[in-house]
Amino acid sequence: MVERILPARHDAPLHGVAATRRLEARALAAAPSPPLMQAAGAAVERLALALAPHARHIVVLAGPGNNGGDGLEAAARLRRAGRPAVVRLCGDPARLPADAAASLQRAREAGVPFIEPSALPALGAQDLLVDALLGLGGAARPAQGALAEALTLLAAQRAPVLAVDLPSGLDGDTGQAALGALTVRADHTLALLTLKPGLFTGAGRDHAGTVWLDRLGVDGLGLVVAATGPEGPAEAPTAWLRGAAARRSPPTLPALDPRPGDEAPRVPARGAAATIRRHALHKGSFGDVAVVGGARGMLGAAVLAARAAHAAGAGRVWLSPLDPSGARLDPARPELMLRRTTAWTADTLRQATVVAGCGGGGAIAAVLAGLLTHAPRLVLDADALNAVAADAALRDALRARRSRGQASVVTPHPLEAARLLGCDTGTVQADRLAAAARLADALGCSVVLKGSGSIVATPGETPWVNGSGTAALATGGSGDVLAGWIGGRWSAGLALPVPPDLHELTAEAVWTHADAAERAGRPLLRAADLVEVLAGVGAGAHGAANGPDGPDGA
Ligand SMILES: NC(=O)C1=CN([C@@H]2O[C@H](COP(=O)(O)OP(=O)(O)OC[C@H]3O[C@@H](n4cnc5c(N)ncnc54)[C@H](OP(=O)(O)O)[C@@H]3O)[C@@H](O)[C@H]2O)[C@@H](O)CC1
Ligand SMILES: Nc1ncnc2c1ncn2[C@@H]1O[C@H](COP(=O)(O)OP(=O)(O)O)[C@@H](O)[C@H]1O
Ligand SMILES: [K+]
Repeated sequence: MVERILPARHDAPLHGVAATRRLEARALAAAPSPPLMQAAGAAVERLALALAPHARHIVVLAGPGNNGGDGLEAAARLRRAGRPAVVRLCGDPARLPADAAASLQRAREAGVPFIEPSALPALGAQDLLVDALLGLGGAARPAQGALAEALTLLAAQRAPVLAVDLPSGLDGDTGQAALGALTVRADHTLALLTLKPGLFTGAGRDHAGTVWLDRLGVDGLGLVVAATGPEGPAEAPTAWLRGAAARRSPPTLPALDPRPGDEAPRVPARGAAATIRRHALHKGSFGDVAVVGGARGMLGAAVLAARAAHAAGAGRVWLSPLDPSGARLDPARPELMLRRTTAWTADTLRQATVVAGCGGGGAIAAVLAGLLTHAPRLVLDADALNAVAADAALRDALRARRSRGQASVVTPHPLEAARLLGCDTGTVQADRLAAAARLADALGCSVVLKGSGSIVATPGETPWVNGSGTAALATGGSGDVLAGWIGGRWSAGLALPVPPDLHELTAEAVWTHADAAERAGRPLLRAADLVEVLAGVGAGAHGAANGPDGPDGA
């Protein structure tokens, strides 16, 4: 079955290239029928017909490997169904892998025309280009010859593009556009067998368009998501795609034939679905958040964080500006309590969830050591992260918190992550999952690596790739809102009968923050407006941004 994945309505396991290759080998060994490539061709045919039912031309660009084989198989099937499919083959027919060679034979038998680029028909909006040039085997070396010609031609066309498995040139593990400007920008991508992390982070979303998935009938083997099926334990996901919180149970197929001693399915636990604001609770039940930031000229960042923490359902929010001449009141939100850190009581630090660094400037460094030592729950953002990056003693203090049972979340954007890792932004963006995991391990805390497809990594946990959000968030202050929102969700979550663990609550907060922006439906959402949209989510059930459930079928 072909199902639509984005917008992400539910969590889904993501498998990188190596995990997918292992899965493929196991599926082939289990000999599902029909063979995988025929199932892949059928899936491409089905989606192509759904997307372009009135196409006058369906042009399949087929590459030199098995991705090309999928395209050839689809062309054969489309032609047999009387559809106007033609193929441009960019590879030596004599050197195709065995399955692709068999699909080439079937395409020839079906009467598929093989065309030269000069014979390419003029394509319109109702037509379809199928990108079956490179998939999992695409390598980051300059494309040449017929392949380069096809990629250039594809980039110049106006017709919608359906990419098979991956947009050609997109790295399935990292979401890097490995072929630069020639990396295909698809309108739709049909992932086969597995969803690859690279479709959802870095440049992935811009290149993949709408993502669809067909598992090619291997679901029943229990290789993808069940803990144990007839073919043994499932292939552990490389990461999870974070989807809507509406679906409470993870996408687990029941183990078909559980054996004695089998472990329970290894899937991320979701927070309890309990309504957070039960009748007999009071403001003290929802915890306190203290926001420390807002150095001279940057008070707004701290105000945004404090407002977001309050919108998230924290019982009381203190705003502690670092600018001594700073405001004493947020007139739009008088419920925020402005109190310098020097006026904190011992209880403030013992009980509050502290959000530090938003607009903190250089002044945050002076208070950071105390916060790192005493705050039981700490969210570090922006200048707090820069201070930690610049000072080995602060880094050690952050790392030491975990062994004392003090939990921390850091929320770097790629440049802040690069400073913390001692590398450049390009290195972080080249492999966002790896960079976030490295940082989580180095600092012993949960990491939110922000940007398109934010990564949430925690030591010992399978990372999340956030499935919500758009560039409507690419505006000053939305990161401050996120830091406050995480702090507020953390604090309010303490009122739940079973508070979610740090990895889960961080992923939930990241998802709801970006989903709110997406649902606002504006091309750009200013940060203070984002807080107001979030306020409609924060006070209800934890993770209550419930979209409609269930996948769309095609
Ligand atoms: N695995 C699965 O689960 C399933 C896989 N299936 C399908 O198979 C696909 C994987 O097939 P694949 O392994 O044959 O790799 P593919 O992407 O066709 O590319 C390899 C060819 O491209 C060439 N090449 C690479 N980069 C290049 C460059 N920059 N410039 C020029 N040439 C370049 C490379 O040359 P080489 O590096 O070997 O010299 C080789 O000839 C997968 O994505 C899915 O569509 C489904 O059918 C069933 C389930
Ligand atoms: N193109 C995008 N797609 C999805 N989310 C984005 C995009 N651009 C920014 N964001 C989100 O917006 C927030 C921006 O944070 P940050 O860069 O720290 O901004 P600021 O420092 O101005 O508050 C992060 O949550 C980030 O993930
Ligand atoms: K492709």
